[in-house]
Amino acid sequence: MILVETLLYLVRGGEVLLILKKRGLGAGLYNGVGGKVKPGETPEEAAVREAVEEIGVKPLQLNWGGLLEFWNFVDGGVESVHYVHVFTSNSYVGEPRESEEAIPQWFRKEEVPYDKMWEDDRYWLPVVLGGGRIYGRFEFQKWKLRRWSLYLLEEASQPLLDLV
Ligand SMILES: COc1nc(N)nc2c1ncn2[C@H]1C[C@H](O)[C@@H](COP(=O)(O)OP(=O)(O)OP(=O)(O)O)O1
Repeated sequence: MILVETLLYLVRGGEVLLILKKRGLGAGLYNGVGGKVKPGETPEEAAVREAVEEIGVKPLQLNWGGLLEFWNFVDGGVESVHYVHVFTSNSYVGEPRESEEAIPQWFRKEEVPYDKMWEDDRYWLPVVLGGGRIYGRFEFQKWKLRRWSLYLLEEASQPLLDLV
């Protein structure tokens, strides 16, 4: 199973909004707002839709924070691969409210509860909340983290493609 998904972190000054997931993958853990990208959607459109569905907030502007791969292995085979686009937003309309899927909660950035989140988050989320862009690959065995690699993406100082 290969999935393309999103994660969105609303930022308000020195605080970040997490959700306590009530159902589905990662239920009982704090995470960003997000879910699967539907056919025909861009990752940005999916991130906005998930925010409206899960917490009743519409982001007005998204900052792309990077791409993560989560590989879950079971009995020597690949059970699922998740390609996840990460976004932050500090511009949105609406007040976060609870839904059937999520309980939203603001945390100071230095008090993010990493012990109640997916194991990978402690490695990459501080970088994204600090304004960095990342690419990471995390490999799990029955959703226990086994191996990972993480790269900081640099801004291109030269055009990658010269159209002249
Ligand atoms: C394994 O590591 C992960 N870490 C983090 N931080 N987040 C993860 C990890 N693996 C998946 N995720 C995120 C990516 C998505 O935001 C959600 C999973 O989405 P979900 O399955 O809940 O998707 P929905 O479309 O909302 O679900 P429904 O099909 O129930 O509508 O977890």
